Amino acid sequence: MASRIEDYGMIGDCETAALVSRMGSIDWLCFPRFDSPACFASLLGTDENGHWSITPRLPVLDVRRAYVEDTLVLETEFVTEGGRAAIFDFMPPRDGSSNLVRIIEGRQGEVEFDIDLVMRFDYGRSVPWVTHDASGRLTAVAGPDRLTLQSPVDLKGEDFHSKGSVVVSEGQRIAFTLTHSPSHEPVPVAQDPEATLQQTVLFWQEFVSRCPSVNSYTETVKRSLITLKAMTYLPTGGIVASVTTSLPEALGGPRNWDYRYCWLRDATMTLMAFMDLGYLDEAAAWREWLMRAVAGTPEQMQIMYGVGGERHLPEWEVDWLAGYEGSQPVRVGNAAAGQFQLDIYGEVADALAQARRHGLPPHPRSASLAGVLLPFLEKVWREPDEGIWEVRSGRAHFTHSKVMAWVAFDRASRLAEEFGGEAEAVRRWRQVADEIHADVCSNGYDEELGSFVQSYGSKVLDASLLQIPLVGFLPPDDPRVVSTVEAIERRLIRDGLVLRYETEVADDGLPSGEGAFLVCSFWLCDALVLLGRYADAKRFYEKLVGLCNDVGLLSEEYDPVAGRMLGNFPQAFSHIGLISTALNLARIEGPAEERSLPVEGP
Ligand SMILES: OC[C@H]1O[C@H](O[C@H]2O[C@H](CO)[C@@H](O)[C@H](O)[C@H]2O)[C@H](O)[C@@H](O)[C@@H]1O
Repeated sequence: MASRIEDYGMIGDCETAALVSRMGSIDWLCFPRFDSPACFASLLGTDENGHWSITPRLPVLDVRRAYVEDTLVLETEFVTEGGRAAIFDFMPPRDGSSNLVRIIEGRQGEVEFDIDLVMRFDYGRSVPWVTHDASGRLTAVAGPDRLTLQSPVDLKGEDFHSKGSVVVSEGQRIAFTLTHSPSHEPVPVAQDPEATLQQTVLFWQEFVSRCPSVNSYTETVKRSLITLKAMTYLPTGGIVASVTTSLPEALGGPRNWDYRYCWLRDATMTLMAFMDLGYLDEAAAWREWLMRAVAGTPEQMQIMYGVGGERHLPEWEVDWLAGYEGSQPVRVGNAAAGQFQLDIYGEVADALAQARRHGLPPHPRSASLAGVLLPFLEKVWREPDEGIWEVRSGRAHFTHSKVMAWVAFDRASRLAEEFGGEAEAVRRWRQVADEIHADVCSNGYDEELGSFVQSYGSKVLDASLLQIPLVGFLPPDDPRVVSTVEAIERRLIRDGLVLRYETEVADDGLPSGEGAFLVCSFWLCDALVLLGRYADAKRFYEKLVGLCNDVGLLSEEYDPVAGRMLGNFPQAFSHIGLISTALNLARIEGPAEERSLPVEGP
């Protein structure tokens, strides 16, 4: 049975990731890529859908978890009546093969562990053929996939499970390596698990060593940085929004989506966080990914792609999985890939402009990309779209979308000005930006409410409007900004956290009700910083940090009444918020200040 979302820790190798429960069960793993079919899917079903547990036989008196310092190596220590032992779970950076390693370490007395390995390919459905050989190697094959387990413990087949037990004494270490390989290829040569542990620790520690100090927030920022890095697909530079699919935004409901893809919006925000911390290699790799992914005509540019740049991401329902705590359907693929969302042009323009300011040399294709995208956007910005929240109720004139279209032209004009572009480009793009600015100010602001609104003519508030001062559309002391922030504080804060909008009032095509979308609370903190309300922002930020689980991870949403995490986990958006608000509060190259470059006004 799946644990609470906050009871999971993530391990990964920058190509895929697994979730490990507090009780030592790996309940989610897709091999070989983030978006491959899961071979452990009990997170979204039952134990029979695949998992691998190594759990003390006696009642567990205490569990303590932490990542080995500055790494993604998860250490879970169990205390039982007879002793104390820990499990190190990790996925070594790939060196030709894809491995998951688990090392049990006896620390005091003796602890007996029960092992239950249930391999089910194809999202928990395909039962493989399992064979054991004399060397203690177990091999499972179904269709294109093969898993090979190097195990010092003899596992016996029982009802399509591989089971065994082992007693670990103080000072003893027992290692298991699970390797994925295509079933038609030779079985990869086994690696030394202790050596891969050292390599994995070094890989992460070297990565984190470049992180600057962010005052008292440094540890939180480092953990978020590692989490975001784990969501980057190393071979291509693509970045996934999360490593899971279909963890529900409301328990028992249908708001369950597949986030194992690369959204231009989520990825550019991740990129900003990387760049703000000085991680320019990741930014350069993503820019390469972007240029390959969007190559072609501007009409065909998508809002999201597969990690390799794939465009076809058909959404389908996995009807054999019961869903997390019965939340159905479980979806694979994402129909939002076919939506029109105006804001992505602004997100991409902003990220590319920031990349230049951070010292990245111009990309040989940047100018030609801008040369086709901006004229396209000039033609379409007046069209309705599905917006940042990817509504499934049809298109509208979302205020946030228009603001981000303004960002695209504003940044294009500034970039041309700063880096010696053509005077005609500076003038033309500024003119379109001014036109959009005027349109938003006359149609997106409701005098009666004293607030910008979700879409032209509506009375609905939306947390995305907090981006208005953050991207520099209007200065923070503009009365319309101040009153919009105050209106959001009055109407969208529920039980201390910010909703993205009221699902009871705004029709998004789905049944109403969801948790608080966490990145929105970080945006409010950022807006409060800009408004000069530092104490409020700091208090709020500390509350948000307090929502992280014991190993520093946040999901997409939170139910403050039930005190539970909701939505896909861990989610890039939430960790971007943890980083950028910390930077704002710490006043180290604050991205909120930096993104809101001075503007001429409406
Ligand atoms: O609310 C309906 C939509 O929900 C998902 O979108 C959300 O996640 C995206 C990835 O983090 C994010 O970019 C977007 O802003 C969020 O609203 C889902 O992916 C959509 O298919 C769905 O329509």
